[in-house]
Amino acid sequence: MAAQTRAPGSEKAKKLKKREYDEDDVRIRPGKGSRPRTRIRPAHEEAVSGFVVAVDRGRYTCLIESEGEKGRRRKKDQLEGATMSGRVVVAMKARELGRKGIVVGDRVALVGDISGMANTLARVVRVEPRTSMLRRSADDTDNTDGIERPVVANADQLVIVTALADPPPRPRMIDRMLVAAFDADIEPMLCLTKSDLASPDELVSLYAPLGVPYVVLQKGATLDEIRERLRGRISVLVGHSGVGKSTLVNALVPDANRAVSHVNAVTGRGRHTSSSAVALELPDGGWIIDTPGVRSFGLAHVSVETVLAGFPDLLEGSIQCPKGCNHLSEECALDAWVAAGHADPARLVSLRRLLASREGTPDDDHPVEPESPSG
Ligand SMILES: Nc1nc2c(ncn2[C@@H]2O[C@H](COP(=O)(O)OP(=O)(O)OP(=O)(O)O)[C@@H](O)[C@H]2O)c(=O)[nH]1
Ligand SMILES: [Zn+2]
Repeated sequence: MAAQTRAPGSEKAKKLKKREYDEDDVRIRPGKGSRPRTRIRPAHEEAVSGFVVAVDRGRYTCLIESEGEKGRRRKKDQLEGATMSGRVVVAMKARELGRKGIVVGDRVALVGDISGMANTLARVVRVEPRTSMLRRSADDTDNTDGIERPVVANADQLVIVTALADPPPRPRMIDRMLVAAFDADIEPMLCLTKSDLASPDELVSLYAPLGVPYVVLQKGATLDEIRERLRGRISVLVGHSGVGKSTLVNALVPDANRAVSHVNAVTGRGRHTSSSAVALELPDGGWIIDTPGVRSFGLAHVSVETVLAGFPDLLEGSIQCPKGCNHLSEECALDAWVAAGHADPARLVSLRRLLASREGTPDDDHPVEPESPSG
């Protein structure tokens, strides 16, 4: 997959809008004209469109959406359309797609046996252009294999789930996730859980000024606000073990466990699926994509510029930096900027740790991947 955007000083990559240098993107048919008349694949006009809800070892679990419902689900459709009410079809990748990756959140064209009956297998013949791609590197300094690993396609929101206590919040991890969101062209949102155990004030005062939206939650309290923010959108949930992500997912999607085991039953692959991303349809419309096996994002594939863009409060200060500044050396202008009171010193520390980590210095907020799924 796209390995060319290795971080340091990739001038070319940074000039382009992220989604344009995604070589996984097929840009043959922009828009959603209903009659693709491309010379390239006239054979697949009869294909139906599906939404990839789970991926497991070469099997793609897709939901075939009802006619006329291409984009987001409208509220009205929902009422009768409960979770996973569409037809669930398991598919394999058509040979013509070659090594092209298909990930959860992809919209695909399906042919072949789309009955969804047991032991049938459809074929994915096309992956529609993506609106976003959340990626990670296995490590910050990983340069051994494909480097970038696409995680989820087409998400429009990254929900960073952080407990206010037990486990204690880790701002540097939040910063890392914010960079990943920025890199992916996805709006970040903070979801602060366990507010019965500690006050959100400190974290809120750190991140609200950056324009990062947030919700504060505690078990058993109302979910109205977060429901509103998730409605009609595709949101990826990330968070460390124990922050209350499962508690939240189960509260938002009362059917979550059933939906996941349904996916597992269809793929016939047992609980393995629970270690990769699964898209769950929200009762009010929209999707949440739970990522149990993904707890951190290595950022080797992200340029220095993109990392800095994830720190909007420091960005302005970097204008004074010498050209090509790595923001780690003495001539970096950010020290003076922070010393002059323009930004919180902790933010510069966080930025530097992240940048240093990409240069090979271990970052204790960046656990080695993959973590084994637990509890
Ligand atoms: N005090 C308090 N505890 C909570 C709250 N939400 C969840 N918990 C508890 O925190 C623990 C972890 O919650 P989970 O929902 O399993 O957390 P998780 O993030 O899914 O963790 P993994 O399952 O390990 O991935 C459980 O014991 C929950 O009961 C909350 O709002 N307040
Ligand atoms: Zn600098």
